[in-house]
Amino acid sequence: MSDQRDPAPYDALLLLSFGGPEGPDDVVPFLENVTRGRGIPKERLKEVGQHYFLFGGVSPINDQNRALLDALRKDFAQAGLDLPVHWGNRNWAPYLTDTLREMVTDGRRHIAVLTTSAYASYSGCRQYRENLADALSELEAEGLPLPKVDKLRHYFNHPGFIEPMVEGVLKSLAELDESVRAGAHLAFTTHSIPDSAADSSGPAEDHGAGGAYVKQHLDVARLIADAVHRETGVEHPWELVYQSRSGAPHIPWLEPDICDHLETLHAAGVPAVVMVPIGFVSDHMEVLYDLDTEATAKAAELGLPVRRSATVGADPRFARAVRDLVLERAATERGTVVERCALGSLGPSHDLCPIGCCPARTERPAAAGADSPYA
Ligand SMILES: CC1=C(CCC(=O)O)c2cc3nc(cc4[nH]c(cc5[nH]c(cc1n2)c(C)c5CCC(=O)O)c(CCC(=O)O)c4C)C(CCC(=O)O)=C3C
Ligand SMILES: [Fe+2]
Repeated sequence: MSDQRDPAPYDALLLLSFGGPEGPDDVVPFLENVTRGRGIPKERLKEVGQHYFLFGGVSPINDQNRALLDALRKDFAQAGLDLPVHWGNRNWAPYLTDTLREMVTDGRRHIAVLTTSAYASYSGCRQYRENLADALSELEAEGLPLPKVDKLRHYFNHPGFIEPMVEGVLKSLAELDESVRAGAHLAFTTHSIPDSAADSSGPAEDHGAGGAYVKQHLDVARLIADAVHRETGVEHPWELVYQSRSGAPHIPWLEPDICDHLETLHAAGVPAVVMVPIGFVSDHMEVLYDLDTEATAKAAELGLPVRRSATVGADPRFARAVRDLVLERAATERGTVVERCALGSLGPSHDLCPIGCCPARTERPAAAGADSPYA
């Protein structure tokens, strides 16, 4: 067993997230950052802008990342792990490049990176690696020393990610009226992505119908459904469904959509549904608008009782899981064999994305993978 407090060779952890607007004036520039070069229809942007304006132009995602930072710092301090934690985003301040510049100026040279996306996919994995490469190239152009950046493995099947969600589903079931509870379905939901992006998600051996993206979500759904069955003695039927689709209508994306799914279940006589947002780490806008506002209104219109269960957010079990992942990877980097915690049938995910993992439509440099142009 390795020293459970030794972060070497790492000298910092970087929390890398999406970012979101913090006021009405931020909304349009934020959406321009998100969609730069990706041909999202103007109609869709106007619609998405409205979602933010409904909440005063403020996405909850930044405060949730601040809460996660606090939880991580607290967990590390309690465990005697001396490792500074920094935060940078892809689409809004604090921007990744600014954070990385500050870290390098402070002398950080080997950085472990945690992204707020638990699964494989271009949007959830490679795009963050491209953002890291872009940031490194900016620092290089400024003549700054380049840190080594290592992205921590996917944590979708880590018990610290699964257990809080199981608890959340149990709580949501308990909130349903007793007369409909036993018959409730669990609708596991995640971000829809184009079929082509799903099929090519993960390492090459996973490519094909749905790819690693769908496989990983199915494993999480099964793990949660099984745990709920064990706790309640009731076998709740479940399905994996999708939300937050964008892009042109003629391009196939993962289906069914959560709102269509609620209609189907209602028509089939299902008495209640718990929506379980396994695709998301916190209650950001995709959860607050697409599930709590839109899908919940659809259910009300149908007269179908629904609850939306909790995301992990800043749960101390998740913070602990992050500590495990850092220490596990640190030990691996030092050449020590360590236990790699994972539930379900897929096992612990790779440390280093292999060449061709979650390919982009247009190839661009990506750091922290086998094809990284950086050391
Ligand atoms: C897989 C996935 C995750 C989960 C993994 C992860 O968490 O990374 C995710 C998260 C998020 N997506 C978010 C917001 C947006 N995503 C968009 C667009 C898109 N997402 C996509 C995929 C994903 N997205 C895709 C294939 C597109 C279209 C093409 C593109 O542009 O890449 C757009 C543009 C308009 C629209 O099309 O909806 C917006 C505004 C926010 C912030 C919420 C907040 O502010 O609280 C978060 C956490
Ligand atoms: Fe998104």
